[in-house]
Amino acid sequence: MKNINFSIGIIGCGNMGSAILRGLLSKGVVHAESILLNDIDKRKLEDLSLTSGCSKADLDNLVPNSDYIIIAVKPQDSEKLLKTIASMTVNHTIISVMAGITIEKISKIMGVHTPIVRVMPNMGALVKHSMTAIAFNQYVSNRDIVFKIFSSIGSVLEVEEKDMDAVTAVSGSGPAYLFYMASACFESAKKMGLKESVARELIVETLYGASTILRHEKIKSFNDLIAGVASKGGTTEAALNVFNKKGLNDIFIDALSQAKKRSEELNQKIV
Ligand SMILES: NC(=O)C1=CN([C@@H]2O[C@H](COP(=O)(O)OP(=O)(O)OC[C@H]3O[C@@H](n4cnc5c(N)ncnc54)[C@H](OP(=O)(O)O)[C@@H]3O)[C@@H](O)[C@H]2O)C=CC1
Ligand SMILES: O=C(O)[C@@H]1CCC=N1
Repeated sequence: MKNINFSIGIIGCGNMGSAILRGLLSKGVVHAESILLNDIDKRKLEDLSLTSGCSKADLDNLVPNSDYIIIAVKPQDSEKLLKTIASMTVNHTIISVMAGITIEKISKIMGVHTPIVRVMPNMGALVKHSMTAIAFNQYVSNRDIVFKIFSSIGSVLEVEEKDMDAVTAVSGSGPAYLFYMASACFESAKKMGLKESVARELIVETLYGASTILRHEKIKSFNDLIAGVASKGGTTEAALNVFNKKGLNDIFIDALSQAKKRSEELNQKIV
């Protein structure tokens, strides 16, 4: 990807902030010299700065020297931080990856005309396969740059901001649901006497194959894909009958709606 001349500050260099940083660098969206990093965990910051070649910066250095400021702290840590940087920003674009926190809440603190982008990536970012949903307010002038930034960690999709809590429940948290399923399959595989190494390889490669099919077969319904595996009177059907009898579908509906509700609650906790 062609390098474009702009600077980025990342505040919060944990799981997500560091995954975004790696994407930006590996795709050459910006050079390391154009990225400033900030985190209250000084050790984490030092390590990331050393391994990435990006400089650490205090907020009063990072903010004025960054065209785009990515906020990747936990939502619960955001209010004080936003208040601190509000007085230092002039025309900076604020990009929040925080679950729940609305553009309205951010602009209440930062100022109503602040360009704000609310983004929901996911942990696929670690392997450049994030699914990142993006919503803009009307003051963001260079949307292409925001798409470029997040294309460096995977796929991007513009959504309406009103859908962000549901998006968060589906794709933001989504990788964890699949890891949970992997873990449940792992436990049952061990119970059936399989060696851990064998069980893990079976599960990992099965998930990889299944998700590859999902990407290739975009027109097929999920039910048709299931039908392609479940032979009449066979083993898959026996397992699916248990899922249906125990209401696994309803469990998912309940779980994801709790995730969405939590996203809404996180927004209530600030200002
Ligand atoms: N993890 C994921 O899969 C996803 C996360 N997100 C969002 O990304 C954000 C970050 O999540 P994640 O990376 O998992 O969290 P992490 O806890 O891994 O990273 C957040 C980092 O920010 C630091 N921090 C806290 N307060 C401040 C502050 N005031 N100034 C600078 N740094 C600060 C934390 O330090 P300390 O640990 O010492 O508090 C920590 O190092 C969250 O808002 C989350 O909703 C969105 C999509 C997916
Ligand atoms: O669990 C969380 O709150 C964050 C947002 C989506 C994924 N991780």
